[in-house]
Amino acid sequence: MAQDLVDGLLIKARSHLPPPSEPLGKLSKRDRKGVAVIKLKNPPVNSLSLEVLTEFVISLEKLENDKTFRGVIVTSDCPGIFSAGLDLTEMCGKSQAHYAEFWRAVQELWLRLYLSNLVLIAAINGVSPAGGCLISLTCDYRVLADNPKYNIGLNETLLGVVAPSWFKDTLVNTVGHRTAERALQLGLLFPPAEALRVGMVDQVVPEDQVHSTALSVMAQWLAVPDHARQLTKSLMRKPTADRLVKQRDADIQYFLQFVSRDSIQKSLRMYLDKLRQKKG
Ligand SMILES: CC/C=C\CC/C=C/CC(=O)SCCNC(=O)CCNC(=O)[C@H](O)C(C)(C)COP(=O)(O)OP(=O)(O)OC[C@H]1O[C@@H](n2cnc3c(N)ncnc32)[C@H](O)[C@@H]1OP(=O)(O)O
Repeated sequence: MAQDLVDGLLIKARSHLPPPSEPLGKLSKRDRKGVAVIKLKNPPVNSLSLEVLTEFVISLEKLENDKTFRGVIVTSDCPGIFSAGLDLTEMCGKSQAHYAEFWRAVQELWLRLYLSNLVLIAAINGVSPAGGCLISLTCDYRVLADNPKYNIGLNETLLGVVAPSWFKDTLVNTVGHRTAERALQLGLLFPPAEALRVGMVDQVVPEDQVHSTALSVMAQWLAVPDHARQLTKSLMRKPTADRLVKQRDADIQYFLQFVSRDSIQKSLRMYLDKLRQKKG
């Protein structure tokens, strides 16, 4: 991979794309050095299918192992949508083995992102419910485009499902217990100003400035020596991650039991039908 350019890794369903270079922002080449861009691209809504989750993990692993990279900007290639969250079709009418494989992939991505040695900045250029929000919450800093349609939050309860404890922990670690409790129980999706007020995002900027702001923020984070920053990040995050690591299999079993219930399957199907009927 080129060392001194902003590199784009398009994560796309059904293809393993080479990383195209992409001119981003107006920062100098020096500021961009060692920064990769992961653009989610799974139209129409960037749902996190098993394939997307797997490719995301592989891309991150490659970047972690390539010592020329120190930071990653996570963003979307789908206009107006950062990510619609976990692909609901992966959780409906499938086999137990499929649910287990899918949930392990969700866990793996979360662990990779949450404990990444790289600086991760989310450039949130669209709506970001549930799993989409979770991805951004694992980043070190979140920049959200100022568009009233770009809601962000963990809305699982509105689907009739429960955000797992590690989703909850990630939110609590970001916004605090009381805000998280209210947001989780009510399944709140926050518009940009509210998201900023409660600390769900760190900055709200005009839409055309999301990438340049993410690059500026990245430069600030990369000014800190990697070793000290990485150890500090680990100090802050490892206890949370360890809670999942210690009970990964039990967490998968719980997911299997939960998602296989007739009532949950019914809720998910009704929710998907509602989305599909919305069109007309
Ligand atoms: C023990 C633990 C147990 C369970 C934990 C489960 C955890 C789940 C976490 C999740 O992430 S669940 C997913 C939650 N996501 C959502 O609630 C978002 C749903 N989607 C939307 O609200 C909207 O689609 C949108 C605002 C993202 C975009 O709106 P718009 O641009 O108007 O697109 P459409 O709604 O027309 O959707 C186009 C197309 O995409 C399908 N779709 C949307 N979201 C998903 C999804 N998450 N998974 C799969 N498919 C999705 C939608 O049905 C449409 O399909 P068509 O066939 O009609 O084209």
